[in-house]
Amino acid sequence: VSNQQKILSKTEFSCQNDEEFCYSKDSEYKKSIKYLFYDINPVEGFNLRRDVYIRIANLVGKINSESENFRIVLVLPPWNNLYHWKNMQVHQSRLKWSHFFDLEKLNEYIPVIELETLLKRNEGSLLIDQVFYLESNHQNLGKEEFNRIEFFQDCENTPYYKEITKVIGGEFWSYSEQISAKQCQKVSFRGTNHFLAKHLIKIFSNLNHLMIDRSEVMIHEEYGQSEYWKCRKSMKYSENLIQKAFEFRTKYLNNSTDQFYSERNSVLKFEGNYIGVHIRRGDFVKYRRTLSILKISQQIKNKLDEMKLNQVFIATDGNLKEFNELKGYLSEYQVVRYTPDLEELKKFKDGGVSIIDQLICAYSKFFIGTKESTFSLRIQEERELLGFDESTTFNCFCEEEKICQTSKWVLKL
Ligand SMILES: C[C@@H]1O[C@H](OP(=O)(O)OP(=O)(O)OC[C@H]2O[C@@H](n3cnc4c(=O)[nH]c(N)nc43)[C@H](O)[C@@H]2O)[C@@H](O)[C@H](O)[C@@H]1O
Repeated sequence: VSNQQKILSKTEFSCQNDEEFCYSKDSEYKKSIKYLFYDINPVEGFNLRRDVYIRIANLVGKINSESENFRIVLVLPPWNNLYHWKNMQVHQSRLKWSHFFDLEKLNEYIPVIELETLLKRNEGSLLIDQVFYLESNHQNLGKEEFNRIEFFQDCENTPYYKEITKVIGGEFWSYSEQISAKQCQKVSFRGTNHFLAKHLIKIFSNLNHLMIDRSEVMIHEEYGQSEYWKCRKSMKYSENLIQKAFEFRTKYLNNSTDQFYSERNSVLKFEGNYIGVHIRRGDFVKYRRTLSILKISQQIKNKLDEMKLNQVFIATDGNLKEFNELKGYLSEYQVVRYTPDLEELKKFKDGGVSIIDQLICAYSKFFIGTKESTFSLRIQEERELLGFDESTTFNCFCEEEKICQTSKWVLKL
């Protein structure tokens, strides 16, 4: 590491969205701006995508702390009709990140820009220099290569991005008329975000716009460690979602705290007098092992009795029949669910409604989630940021008749 690099890695830079360079506070140093684009396998859900954002953001952080003369701005891909967003009566394509998250807070962790903003600045068109399409299928590799823990290997030169993407549908976030790429390449990849960062630092020195597709193939270097949490903390929800969850808690659950990420240990002042539950149904029933509604209701009942509570908030993607079955088993208790009217649905969209569900669960006195669901994981993280005791957070429904503990991914900042 050169002296210059050491100085620069300790210097804070700030990037304005409409400038060509990022400047240090005293304007002594400047770095040119380059853009990293990314996309994910279209079938992945909202909460897995949020995890992939952290992997990418940590990669950008790593590059920015190590590169001497440029700084990466991450281009936020619009949210387009995700597989689980089933409400057909609302428009759910090309949604901006600011619809769900506080952009200023995201920018505090790494420099980000919405794709639409960048497109407007470039008079409606963009030419990406290079696309890397990560492949996790390593069949073509020899044994020796495969046995290496991490590798990054060009496996095929693919001149037209369309050729790859037509298989999975959708090109360049539905902007294929306005966005194109000079060169696309499939890359056989196995490794972490830091490992990819090492390669990208070199590659970026000759390019300005680079895209990583199928970026979920890249895993975390430090899952659950300090940089993970710093980034997770910067993913604060947008104000109108926080506000709606607050109104709901006040009106239906008698819980009216508006504190957000307060000091740890002050949490008892604002926890709600209810149990929060996430019951993942939908496609999960088909692809994972799930419990019957009867078993779930028994575990909720036992916990309510043990804690001498009578209110439970249910977040679920289950259908009305499943919800009514659950309610039937819990008829002596107050069972609450957030059901948006059409106006709210149009305003918040399916993604916003799911965040409201998550926020209401986050403030509960005790949370029970669904094993292996990233939706439940995001609620657990929120509770960690809010400062709840971990014993009230890392719980899930279990085969063994009673609630059991999940892995504890505790806050490390
Ligand atoms: C089976 C696998 O499951 C993985 O899901 P998993 O980690 O639970 O979590 P997600 O990746 O978020 O995908 C589940 C989606 O289902 C909806 N959903 C689930 N639970 C709720 C809820 O309580 N309230 C509301 N409003 N919506 C809910 C929501 O759109 C959410 O993004 C997927 O990422 C994979 O692609 C695959 O489908």
